[in-house]
Amino acid sequence: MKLLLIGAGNMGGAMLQGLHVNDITVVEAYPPRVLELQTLYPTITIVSEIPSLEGYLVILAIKPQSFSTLHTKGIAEGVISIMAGVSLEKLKSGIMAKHYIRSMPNMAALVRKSATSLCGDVALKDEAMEVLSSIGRCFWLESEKELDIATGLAGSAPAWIALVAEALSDGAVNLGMKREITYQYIATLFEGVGEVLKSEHPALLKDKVMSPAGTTAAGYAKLEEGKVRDSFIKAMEASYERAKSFSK
Ligand SMILES: NC(=O)C1=CN([C@@H]2O[C@H](COP(=O)(O)OP(=O)(O)OC[C@H]3O[C@@H](n4cnc5c(N)ncnc54)[C@H](OP(=O)(O)O)[C@@H]3O)[C@@H](O)[C@H]2O)C=CC1
Ligand SMILES: O=C(O)[C@@H]1CCC=N1
Repeated sequence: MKLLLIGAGNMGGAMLQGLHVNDITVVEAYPPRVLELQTLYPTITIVSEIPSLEGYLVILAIKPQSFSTLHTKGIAEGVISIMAGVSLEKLKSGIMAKHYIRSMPNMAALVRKSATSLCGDVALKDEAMEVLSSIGRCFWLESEKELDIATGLAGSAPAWIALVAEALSDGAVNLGMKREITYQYIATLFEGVGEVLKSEHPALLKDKVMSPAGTTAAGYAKLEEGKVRDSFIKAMEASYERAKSFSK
């Protein structure tokens, strides 16, 4: 099926890394971004006005705040919305389609390693999973509640993990290491630990690293003192509440 990507900013643009192999038309409103995209993807049709939706599988990648001003014509074959928090009910009132899916990709789509959540009409499930597999791994969820939780867990978490990366770097720089080399370590570190976590329980990995009266335990106590675990739990909660507020 031919795809129509509406909105190719940070996230829609990142998704294009995988989606560009399809028959895809891109609608982008911000003129400087159109020029950038034309350079990056010279063979893709990029337009500034939304065409009739007839015959398209639409991927809606505009901000939730822009949704109320969206005007479309025709009935799409399907809509996959990546807008945080915008419920299926609200989606149905703003854009016409035969089937609807909500999805939550993440910025790792830039390297086709997104952890992408989906929920909605089962009739569109296989096609949506196939299309979004081009940007990484897909997780089908049974409810919008889970999708709103996954918005923090996978959609927002790249920013939180980037904060952890920057903080680790700051700590090493504070002790005298050169900034650039710390970022190279951290990228290798995250890749390696991510690979290990595919088969190892996080608590068991932690126990294997932490020696009695060792360096890890010394640092771990400081992280607990700083309420890092509590902060992440609260970050997830705040993200979930914000997502839900977009459909009120
Ligand atoms: N950023 C992320 O990591 C993630 C974002 N998301 C979701 O993705 C969506 C987009 O976020 P993000 O990419 O960060 O936002 P951006 O603002 O970077 O991108 C949205 C783009 O869509 C354009 N746009 C707005 N209205 C229209 C329209 N009617 N037709 C065509 N283009 C339009 C905007 O142009 P202009 O600026 O001129 O309005 C902008 O360039 C959000 O709903 C967000 O919740 C989901 C997962 C992760
Ligand atoms: O911050 C946001 O609202 C969007 C959704 C998930 C990541 N970015």
